[in-house]
Amino acid sequence: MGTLRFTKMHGLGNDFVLVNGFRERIERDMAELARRLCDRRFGVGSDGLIFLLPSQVADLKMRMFNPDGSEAEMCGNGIRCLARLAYEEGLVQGRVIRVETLAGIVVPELILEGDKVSQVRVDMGEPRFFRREIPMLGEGDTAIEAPLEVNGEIWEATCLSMGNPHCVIFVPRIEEAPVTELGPKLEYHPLFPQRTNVEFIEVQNPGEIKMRVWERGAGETLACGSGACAAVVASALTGRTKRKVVVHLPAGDLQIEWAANNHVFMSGPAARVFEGLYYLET
Ligand SMILES: N[C@H](CCC[C@H](N)C(=O)O)C(=O)O
Repeated sequence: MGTLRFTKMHGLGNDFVLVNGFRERIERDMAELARRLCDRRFGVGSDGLIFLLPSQVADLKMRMFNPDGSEAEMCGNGIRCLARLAYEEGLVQGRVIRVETLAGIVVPELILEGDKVSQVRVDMGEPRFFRREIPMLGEGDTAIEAPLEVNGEIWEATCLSMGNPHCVIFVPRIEEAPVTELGPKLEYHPLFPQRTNVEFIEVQNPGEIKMRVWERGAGETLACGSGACAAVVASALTGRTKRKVVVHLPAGDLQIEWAANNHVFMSGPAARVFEGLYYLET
């Protein structure tokens, strides 16, 4: 009976199954494994499946798959979990880790309290605004406070890439945000040839926002690290906040800074919950 050892982790309730590809032989199609392992009834259950793999250009490589099997270029909460696990499994020695991703090299730094990882601070790189980089179709080079027509209604959206695509919608009250009604319609909107993540943002003051998120390939999740980065960039770019913002999510906060060097830094926790053995024949 083929088995796969995994570690279950989460970043503010955005949870992941992580597989150490330095130790486990992965002979199955990764997208199919994601669909099965992420299933909350027939599998382990998570918002994503993450592989830690050898890299030719960095300390290690991250591959991240959504529960629907689609592969994402970036995963902010996931890379914090990956960094903690890589350190605790001895795959890396230093606290600053270079991770190869489909979005380029991303650099998490472990913040220790004694010998325990208390937080992870990630240089998430630079935001990209050109439609061709998001990718996004439509008029004009960028989509900043741009009108988006959905079933006859016009929504104002600020769209950008953090390596993965994001569509940010500002709402007056987060509790009333149409996450499950509008989220999937925007995720699959024809203007997004590779679909998109959708962030709903209530700006509380220039230093704090509240966020709910409909994720590409996953649906509504409790948190989205790359989405929080995109939300802060969109908020600052449109004059709603400063560039250093606390993002309030249902299970806690992320500290995001769009720094003067144009890199976006995200700080937050990475919780290690349990280890397990998945039976591949199930
Ligand atoms: N659903 C996302 C990947 C996971 C991103 C999110 N969990 C994060 O923490 O950044 C996408 O398809 O781009």
